[in-house]
This record gives sequence, structure tokens and C-alpha cells, in this order.
Amino acid sequence: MTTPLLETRNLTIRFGGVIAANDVSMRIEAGRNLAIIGPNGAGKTTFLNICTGWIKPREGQVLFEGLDITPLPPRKIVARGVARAFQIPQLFTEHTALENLLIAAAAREGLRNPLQNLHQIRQRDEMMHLLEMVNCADVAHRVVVELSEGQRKLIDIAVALALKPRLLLMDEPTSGVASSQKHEVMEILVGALAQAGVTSVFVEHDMGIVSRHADEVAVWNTGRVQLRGTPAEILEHPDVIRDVIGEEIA
Ligand SMILES: Nc1ncnc2c1ncn2[C@@H]1O[C@H](COP(=O)(O)OP(=O)(O)OP(=O)(O)O)[C@@H](O)[C@H]1O
Repeated sequence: MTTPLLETRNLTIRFGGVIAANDVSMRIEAGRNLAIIGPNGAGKTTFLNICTGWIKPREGQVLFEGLDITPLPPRKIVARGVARAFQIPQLFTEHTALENLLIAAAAREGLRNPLQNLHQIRQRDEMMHLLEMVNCADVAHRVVVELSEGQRKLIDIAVALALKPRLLLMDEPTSGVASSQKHEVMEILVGALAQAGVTSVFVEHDMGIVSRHADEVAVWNTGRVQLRGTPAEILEHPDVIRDVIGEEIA
């Protein structure tokens, strides 16, 4: 069996009386987009937090490319190739889109005081290319606060790509985006990840996004992986319709 890109073994964590991860063992293969769905409080974000080192499990391990990353601090996990994008884009809103990418490039190179030394950062062409990949080259010199939520989401993804990850974990990549633009934003995002050769895992509540943009779906329930399969298999499963989608079964 080949080594998966990311593997978790028996992850367990409790918060008081709540068990947020209950013996979670997962294999995530390279080159696929995996959606994580499940009811509120099922432990989806906790899983992302454990994989990125923000929360340490009480038991279990996270292996990236076969290497145990469980004890590493988040910045070392990022340096190994696991990036994270949040529900609310983590951008410097008073800076331009390009400046945000230059700051990320500076962080990658370990440059001190990047905000004071933006002119010294040499990766302008590389960062402009990332903005082209997410269809945002035309707003490179606009301050982020002026842009649409969809553009901010895409720039946030370009910032994550500036760190040269091999795996990107995302919490609701299109939340807050106008529903008329969600699919377009997701299409650009998935296209950019494919172009960069980055595998993705994303938590999602919008089943339209899941059915169109995920290659595979994992269903979380009470801290456990309840089911896993293709979007067609999962979204038509009676347990998923009952527990996640919330419609009555005829
Ligand atoms: N740092 C924490 N301290 C205490 N309880 C926590 C903490 N983080 C998560 N929890 C609890 O663990 C459970 C799982 O939370 P988590 O955020 O992972 O669920 P989720 O599936 O992402 O939910 P949602 O879809 O609502 O975002 C919840 O009951 C939550 O209240």
C-alpha cells in the first residue's frame, strides 16, 4: 500500500463532557478534493485543528507523507507543507492584494519586519502569477478592504499557495460569498489548486458545493467518521439525508 499524503491514527480528544474526536483514523490520498460534512458540533473543525497542530490530541497521531507531525508546532507543520485557510480570510485588509502575497512570501523566506521591507521582497513575479491563478491579477494593487468577499477568499487561497503547500485544509471556503458567485469562486479555487498540485480537504455545509466540487466526501458525526464515499453515494445515503441534510425521507 502506498503512503497516503496525510494519515490520522486513532485521534481522540475531549472537551469536558464532549468528545470532539473519537478514535478518528483517516487516509487522505494526494490529488483529490475531500469534503468533510456533518451536523453542527460533530468535530469537523476540531479535525482540521488537530491536523494543523493548533490542538494536540490526547491520543493518536497525525502523519504527513509518512512522518509523525503530531508533536510539531503549527508553524513547523506549515513549513512541512500543510496549509490552512479559515472561514474568515486572514488578510491585512488595509494592504493591497499583492502586498498580502509579498508578506506571505517574506514569511516563507523568514524575512524580518516584512511590512517595513515590502520593496525588498524579490518574489513579485511569482506572487503576481499566483494572483493570476485565482483570477485576481486585475485587483493586485487594490486594498483588500475594497474587494468582494469572493475576491478576498480567492486572495486568501493565493496567500496559502504562496507557502508552497502540498495539502490545504479549508473551513467553509465559500461561506459569506454571495450564493450567485459561490460556484464560480469554488471553480477558480479548485482549478488553482489543481494547477499548483495541491490536495485539499474542506469542511462544507453547502451540499451543492460538495456535489459539484468534491471528489470524495467524509461524514462526521459525534466525533467519528460515520461514512465515506463519492458525492453521489454520500448525498443520497438515508443517514446523511436524516442527520446532515435534514430532509424527511419519504
Ligand atoms: N476549544 C474548545 N473548548 C471546548 N469545547 C470545544 C472546543 N473546540 C470545540 N469544542 C466542542 O467540541 C465539539 C466539536 O466542535 P467542532 O467545532 O469541531 O464541530 P464542527 O463539526 O466543526 O461544528 P460546526 O459545523 O458547528 O462548525 C463541539 O461540541 C464544540 O463545542
